[in-house]
Amino acid sequence: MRLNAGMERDQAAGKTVGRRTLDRPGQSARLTALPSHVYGLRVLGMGLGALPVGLLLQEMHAPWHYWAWAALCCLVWPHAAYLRAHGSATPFRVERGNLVVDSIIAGSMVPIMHFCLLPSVLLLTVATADKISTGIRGLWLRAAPAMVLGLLATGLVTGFVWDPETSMPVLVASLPILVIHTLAVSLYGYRLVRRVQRQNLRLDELYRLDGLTRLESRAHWLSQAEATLRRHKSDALPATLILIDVDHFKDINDRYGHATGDDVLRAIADAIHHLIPLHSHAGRLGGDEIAIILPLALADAAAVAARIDAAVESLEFPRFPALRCSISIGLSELPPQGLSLREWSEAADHEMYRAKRARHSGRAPQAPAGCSGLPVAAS
Ligand SMILES: Nc1nc2c(ncn2[C@@H]2O[C@H](COP(=O)(O)OP(=O)(O)OP(=O)(O)O)[C@@H](O)[C@H]2O)c(=O)[nH]1
Repeated sequence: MRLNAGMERDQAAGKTVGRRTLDRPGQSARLTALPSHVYGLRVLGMGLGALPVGLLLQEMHAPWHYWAWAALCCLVWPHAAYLRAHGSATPFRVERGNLVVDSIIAGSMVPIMHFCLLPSVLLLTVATADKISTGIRGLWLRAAPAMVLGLLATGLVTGFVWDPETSMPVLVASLPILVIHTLAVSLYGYRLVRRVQRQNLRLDELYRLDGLTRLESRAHWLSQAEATLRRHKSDALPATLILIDVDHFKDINDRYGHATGDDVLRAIADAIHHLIPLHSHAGRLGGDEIAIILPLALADAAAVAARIDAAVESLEFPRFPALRCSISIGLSELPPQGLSLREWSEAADHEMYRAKRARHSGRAPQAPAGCSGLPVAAS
């Protein structure tokens, strides 16, 4: 019974495959893209940070080596950091190191500015926000000691001069980094969130739909079938399971090629899409086997199945005018007392194989075979 075989194993395997397909491309993209993403923000943040720092150094009549350190950090380092990471065989790891250096630099600026309150707080905040915006887990926490280290080391060299008062010109010069950098980081975060949302939609589609036929995927169909069984317990509304298997599908593949076999599956799925009522669930269980749950009693479901049967028999394939296909169909109506999914599918499966045997022996059934009530043992 193919429907039940390895249901749990499939779910477990799905998780494993999911983890693999999610992590590898995501990781490699992150590895190579991080330096480019950070470069723009670093040039912007440090470039704008140079405004209040430069103004303050001028107000302080700072010695040349203060200026040299500030120029090196604000104007040279962003480009050096990018080249360092970009030219590396491990750009992600090197860029992570660069981000920690950013924190050391931000910390070192504080004693150089004599602890001038507004630009000091601003630089430390911006440096921390940059770490958070990369999305690298725990980076901002790991960078915090580096920031303190930069502050202490420069403080020891410069003598921890304490002058926290902020002049109006320095306050005004601090505004661009406050406004522009904050907006740039937010925009970066926004784009990231939008991309994740798009990827989530794609992942959801990959989970829900079968790539070839656009019917429901096996995993999604199984969860819908379980939900139908749970609902049936409370509302007792009719539900009938249809199992479909393409006849001699292997021969079609062998004679007309695998691509034509795919065309046949797609054409059958299209016919099913057009003929099933709203709130039905049609899924491809694998290979040439399709399962449909109809919100109908057996007689109405049999009428739908007969229409699907007729539509499939009338399918034409322009490249191969002689190609005709047929399907074997088994139906099982859910009895009022309910069934497990295994029992329900075994009942439909039994009917489907009965129909297939009839077709193979040349005794095509008059109508799609179906049963109502308790399951029968698969023969
Ligand atoms: N073209 C194509 N073939 C597939 C796909 N998945 C499975 N198959 C083939 O489908 C065939 C299924 O054959 P079976 O259902 O075992 O046998 P059959 O020839 O249909 O015979 P009956 O079911 O007894 O009528 C196999 O040859 C598989 O290789 C697919 O996605 N595309």
